[in-house]
Amino acid sequence: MAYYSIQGIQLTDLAKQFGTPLYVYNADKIREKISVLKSCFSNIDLKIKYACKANTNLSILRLMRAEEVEIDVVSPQELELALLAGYNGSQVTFTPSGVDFSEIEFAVSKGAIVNLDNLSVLEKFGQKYGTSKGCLIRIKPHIFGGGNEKIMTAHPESKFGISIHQKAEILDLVNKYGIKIIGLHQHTGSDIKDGKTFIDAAEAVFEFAKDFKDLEIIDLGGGFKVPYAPNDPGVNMEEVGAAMSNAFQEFCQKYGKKLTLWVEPGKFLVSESGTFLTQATVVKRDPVKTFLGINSGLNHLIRPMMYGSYHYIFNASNTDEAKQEEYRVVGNICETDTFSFDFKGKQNERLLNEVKEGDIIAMANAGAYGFTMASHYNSRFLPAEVLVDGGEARIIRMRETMEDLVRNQI
Ligand SMILES: Cc1ncc(COP(=O)(O)O)c(C=O)c1O
Ligand SMILES: N[C@@H](CCCC[NH3+])C(=O)O
Repeated sequence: MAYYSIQGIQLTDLAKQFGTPLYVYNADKIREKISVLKSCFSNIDLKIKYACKANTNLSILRLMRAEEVEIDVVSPQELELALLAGYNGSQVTFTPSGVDFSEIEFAVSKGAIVNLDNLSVLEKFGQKYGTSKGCLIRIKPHIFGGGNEKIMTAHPESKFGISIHQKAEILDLVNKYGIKIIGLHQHTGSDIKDGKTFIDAAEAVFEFAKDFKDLEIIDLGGGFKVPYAPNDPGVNMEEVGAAMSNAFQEFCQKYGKKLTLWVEPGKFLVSESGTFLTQATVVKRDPVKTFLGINSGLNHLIRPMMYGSYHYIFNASNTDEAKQEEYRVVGNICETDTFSFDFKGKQNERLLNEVKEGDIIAMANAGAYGFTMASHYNSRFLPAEVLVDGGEARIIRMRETMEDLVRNQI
């Protein structure tokens, strides 16, 4: 699974030219994933709404737009970024979680379609807009799905969405204010490969939809799993897409109208496009184990420490597989800061081609929830970002300086 170049450009050359830590994205990979996704759904009206929390770099958003992928945002700032990238308001869905009503008003003022996730905000929407604006509502279907507990969003105890058991309350508000519910939405969780979970969630929404007469859209969220390791199966997109398309067609027939199906993938579109490049700072041969220290940490890629997630790690400076060693790959942050986890979420050692201090250590599958979840912890700069497109690498986010760290401090 190790790869040493992207579109013919050596990873080590990218590290030399742009420095490390560095996020590198392969534009072709994103286009390929978009086209796979489109081809897996058939005979239905499909709209892809990229869940941009996965990666909000403007160049990535512009690429999505050029490929006719619309966008799902979760904050006023993501909405502004979408507009900056050239989207018009009507191509943007605002799917926030428990926000102040002023954020909903802001999104409406920009022409975005809002997706409401609680009864309180639904009532305020009704009071303010009455019959004049349509909206989606996010329901919680009480389904378990997701790669780990922290990224499951549709189970009974999840904070997301309005419980399917509160249909009567929703309908009371809809009737009281004449609210036009144009779509129903659910998102089960992230990292789901099991087709049954997608279908169970879809059926729950279809059943719920019977009592809503103005629907134009069913939004079944994202969550399609990507393979994080050599023998890790991703979602079988072809099978899942076909099953979702069939179920949706049947639903439309029963509902008596052709609706549009929305999906909101984040990871599926951008995860595999990304490689995170770091540099080996120290090889520490401790009596118990060998630590490989790199010039990054949980401040730059938090998924391993936050979820115990597996990222494939390899030595981009050494292609010789004849001599490998086990390393616990650790970051430089003043916390337990480990990059190497096994599939059970336990810290482990990884077999890498022998590492010398100064080598470029790469992590795969870093295009989603990498940079966007990064922080300034320990007052270290954020990584720079590079996009490789048409065989050329170009910087799409500059490396920070001390000025960035002190800009707003008094
Ligand atoms: C509402 C919503 N839609 C879409 C996504 C994208 O999920 P993923 O990146 O797993 O496709 C998320 C993130 O979990 C989400 O909360
Ligand atoms: N941030 C999560 C996925 C999305 C969660 C947001 N609801 C991850 O890196 O796996």
